[in-house]
Amino acid sequence: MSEGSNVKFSDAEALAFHAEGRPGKIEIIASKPMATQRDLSLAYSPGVAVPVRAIAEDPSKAYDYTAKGNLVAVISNGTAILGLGNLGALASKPVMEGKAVLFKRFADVDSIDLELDTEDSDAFINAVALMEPSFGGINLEDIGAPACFIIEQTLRERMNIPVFHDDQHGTAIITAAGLINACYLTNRKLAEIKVVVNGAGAAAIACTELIKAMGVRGDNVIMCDRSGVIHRGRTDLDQWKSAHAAETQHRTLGEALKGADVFLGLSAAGALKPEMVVEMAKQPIIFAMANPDPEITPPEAKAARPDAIVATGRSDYPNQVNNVLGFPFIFRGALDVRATAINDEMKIAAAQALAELARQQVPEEVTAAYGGKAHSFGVDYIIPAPFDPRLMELVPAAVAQAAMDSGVARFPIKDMTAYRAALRSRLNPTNAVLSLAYDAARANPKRVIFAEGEEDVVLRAAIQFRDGGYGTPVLVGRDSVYDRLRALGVDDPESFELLNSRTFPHVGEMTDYLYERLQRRGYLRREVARMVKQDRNIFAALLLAMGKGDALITGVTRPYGQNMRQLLRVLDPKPACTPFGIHILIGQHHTMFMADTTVTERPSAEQLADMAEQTAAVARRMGHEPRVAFISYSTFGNPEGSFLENLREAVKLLDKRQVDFEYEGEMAPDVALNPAMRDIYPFSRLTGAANVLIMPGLQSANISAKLLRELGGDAVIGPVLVGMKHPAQVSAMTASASDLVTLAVLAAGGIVE
Ligand SMILES: NC(=O)C1=CN([C@@H]2O[C@H](COP(=O)(O)OP(=O)(O)OC[C@H]3O[C@@H](n4cnc5c(N)ncnc54)[C@H](OP(=O)(O)O)[C@@H]3O)[C@@H](O)[C@H]2O)C=CC1
Ligand SMILES: CC(=O)C(=O)O
Ligand SMILES: [Mg+2]
Repeated sequence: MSEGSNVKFSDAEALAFHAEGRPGKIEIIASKPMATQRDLSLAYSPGVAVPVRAIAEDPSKAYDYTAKGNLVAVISNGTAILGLGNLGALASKPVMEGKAVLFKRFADVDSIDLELDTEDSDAFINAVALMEPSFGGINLEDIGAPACFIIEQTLRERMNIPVFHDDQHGTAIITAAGLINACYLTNRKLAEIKVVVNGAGAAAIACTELIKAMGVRGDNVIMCDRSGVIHRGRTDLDQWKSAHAAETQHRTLGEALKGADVFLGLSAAGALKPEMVVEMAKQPIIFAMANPDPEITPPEAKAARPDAIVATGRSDYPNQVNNVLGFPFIFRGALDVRATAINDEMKIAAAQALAELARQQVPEEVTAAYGGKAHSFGVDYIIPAPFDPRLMELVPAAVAQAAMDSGVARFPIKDMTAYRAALRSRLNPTNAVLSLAYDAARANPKRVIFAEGEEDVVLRAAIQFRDGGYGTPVLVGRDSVYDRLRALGVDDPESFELLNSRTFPHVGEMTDYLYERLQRRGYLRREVARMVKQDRNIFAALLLAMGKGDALITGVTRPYGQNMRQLLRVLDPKPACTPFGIHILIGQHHTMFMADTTVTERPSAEQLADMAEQTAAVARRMGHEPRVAFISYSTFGNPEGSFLENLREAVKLLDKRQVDFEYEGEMAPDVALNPAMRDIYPFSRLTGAANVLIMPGLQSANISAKLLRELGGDAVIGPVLVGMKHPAQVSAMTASASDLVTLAVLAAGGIVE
């Protein structure tokens, strides 16, 4: 990967990522139950006939009875795949699947990729136009110029749903937002800047048109293609290029850039040379947006001109000017008002919302993602990051409002405040927090001790952890670990830090330390010395206690309880704290935190109340306002039973402690989670479904967590261990390499502690 980039992976990893499990990146999931004969009769024949007739009578009912209203087709013929060129429809599929998952991930828009095997514009247009009934919108992608201009224009005229060529307008909107802010930071006026656009294709032409419409003067823009400057004397230009032909003596990109304020690259990797950057005006603005590799890398550009503001299309450098900031949110707004088109008013509203958002105070989670470096609007933060949680509220709302104001909304929003609240809760914040935790780890890499360095799954995790740039893995194991690493494809195994208790120089000190702790707990010095040398958990925990690492991960080779007992010989819980385990269950729209799933068989009232407080704190750190339910088979005394007293006592303790979150109990899980059941208990203090479930005992907690992991559709993180003085984590024995990496990232980042 490129110099200075903070995300590293090999080609083999990129292929393995796409091949792993179900090949590709998307699957379709039924949104209704399909369990019984009755379900099938309703979903299909005969029940389905009823909505069929209703839609035939009134086509707008398709939005009520089918997925149309939230479904966008991502359509390409592969003639301009990123900056890789014309590699055909089939080869474009990974990118189109990628766009489809970004729609879902960032804006909860359902999306399907369609690759059409034709370079005949008429055939393409007919195929797309015929699909109008299926979709709420059409996102055209990676179709080369000039065919893309004709295709989009014709489809916009023929279709009554939004048709949006992302490479043109998505890119133009983000570029405009970034340019507004870069000019603001360098005290420039759009009407005065001299701009050189490299590339004269879909993205470049649309960006140029938009910035000219926003006030950049036509005679201050020079566009270049592969043959150099597009000037009035050229006879090889089509109508789209000649509309931007300049009256100029310059013939090459290098000449055009002398004294220029702005470089907009929408061409190909490496097209901008450092010697050209040197010749640009003071504080040059360089947007090198070619993908996957930019026209110039930020380190190269900054080396040539330290005063430059540099942006790329990639997520692994600061200032990502990429249409991913646009299309998910623009379609969200357009779909929500059933817009017939995405017009200029909606595009400008999106660009302004993005530009303004970057200037607002940066929320803590975004600052963390920038490693605490870019606390505010500035040269390394001219545009919001795609995982900024505010995008989902602000951009769709601005787009929907513009659609209503410009008369293309078929289903105007009546209550904008309620709409914005609905947007905020539409995405599960855990996903954003997890991405942020990964980014924060990259920005502030820590040393994580992997106690079971002789296990392949652990070594795969350590490789991912290191290559992902999250930190330095410290492996505990014998020298044979190097052979295992080599067998796993690592060329330079010795570059991993491996600590072997047999040869570690500080074993004597470690033994003294541990003997001091254990001499009055029935251990002889020689037993302690043997433990230090032979037990990897003891040795690893001593490394953590003595500051040789920032966090510790163990768990795949021994049962949970055994790992805990060993760790507790060396490490202390936090003062007045009983450590406990949380399973975090993550669905598309919800996250649930369940505790104690791993340690205390019959927690006391005091322990239950402590757990509630600490689990609520973890929920908050993961972006959720906690609503705690103390779970039982009984709800508010019905039925009565012998084990309920400590749950009730825990509620009273929280009353006394005057905690700042909602809690209630005892209650059965259906009362905690199902709004209809909660209505039966109007005095309950929970204002919504509980998201923190404090279980009455280890039996029910551990069984529930494991059942949910094995049977449920949700992703599960954990168990995560809370309440230790040092960040030590014990994984499930069945943990995968990526489970271990997540635990390492959460532990090192202090999200669970
Ligand atoms: N960051 C982002 O969000 C986005 C980035 N892009 C990137 O922009 C680039 C172009 O995409 P798109 O417009 O869809 O593709 P097109 O195929 O429509 O256009 C490509 C253009 O780039 C020009 N070009 C290629 N190589 C060079 C070079 N070395 N010097 C000057 N011009 C060159 C071509 O010139 P000619 O006309 O002479 O063939 C053509 O005008 C790609 O790298 C793509 O990844 C695109 C969309 C979004
Ligand atoms: C980002 C994008 O759409 C492209 O590079 O084509
Ligand atoms: Mg594209």
